[in-house]
Amino acid sequence: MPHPAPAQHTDSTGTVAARAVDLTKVYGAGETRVLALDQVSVAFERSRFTAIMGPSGSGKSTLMHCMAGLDSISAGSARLGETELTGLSDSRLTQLRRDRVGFVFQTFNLLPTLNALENITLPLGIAGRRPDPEWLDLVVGTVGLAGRLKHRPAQLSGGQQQRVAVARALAGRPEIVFGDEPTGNLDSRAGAEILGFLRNSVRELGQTVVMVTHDPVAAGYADRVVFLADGRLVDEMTSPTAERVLEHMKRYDARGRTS
Ligand SMILES: Nc1ncnc2c1ncn2[C@@H]1O[C@H](COP(=O)(O)OP(=O)(O)OP(=O)(O)O)[C@@H](O)[C@H]1O
Repeated sequence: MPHPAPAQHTDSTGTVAARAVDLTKVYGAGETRVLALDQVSVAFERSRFTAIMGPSGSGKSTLMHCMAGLDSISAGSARLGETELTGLSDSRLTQLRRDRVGFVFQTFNLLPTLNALENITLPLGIAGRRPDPEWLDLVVGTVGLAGRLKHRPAQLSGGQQQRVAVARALAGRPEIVFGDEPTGNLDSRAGAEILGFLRNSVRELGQTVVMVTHDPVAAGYADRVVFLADGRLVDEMTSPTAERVLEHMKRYDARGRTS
């Protein structure tokens, strides 16, 4: 049974979890100026799994960081639900990330002295929130950690540690989960498991996931892939497969070299 997504903070259409309009990000100035994002407009729909792909330096992480309130915006708009991120103070951004966004990074970032369950619920505790036991059970079941909640990180494999990180990201039932190469440190089997859990969190729990990846196999788990090149959104694909994504990358690469 799909679990309804959180209803608060909806976009005016109700179906968009986050939206960029003409989002521009410039790093540095003068000779060191880099236009990392050049008027990117994109919407990330609720209860969908979107992958962001593109060559190295194309702006994938910058887009994620701007949409997640981890980095400032130079021009244009980035919205999480109905909240415009431009102009929010650092403390409001911190609060927004803590209360409304989940993160999964390449490194697991678990506290070694805490067991799996304590790691999963730590951010909620910091935010002064109590975990919803029913939701927590669903999340722990979804990532297959039920038998390992008392284990410390050192007693878990890399894949299991990343499952803890995924459960931690989902524990507060965030409006959106951002993943930055979440399988980058895992072998292909553990990576496939994590991607399966992320997909299940969307299909079965109604969560919204946006993931930056280089890997066409990882992108094949998504419902939709958006492609960046040179800081611009250049293409997108729905219902991707690893083969189609790879084919697209080769075609784009060939065009890039010949133009
Ligand atoms: N803090 C920063 N200061 C200056 N330039 C930056 C900074 N962060 C990113 N850039 C530049 O912005 C551009 C986009 O970088 P970004 O990391 O978003 O690309 P990416 O597609 O995520 O790359 P990769 O796949 O290699 O991680 C690059 O030219 C990069 O060098």
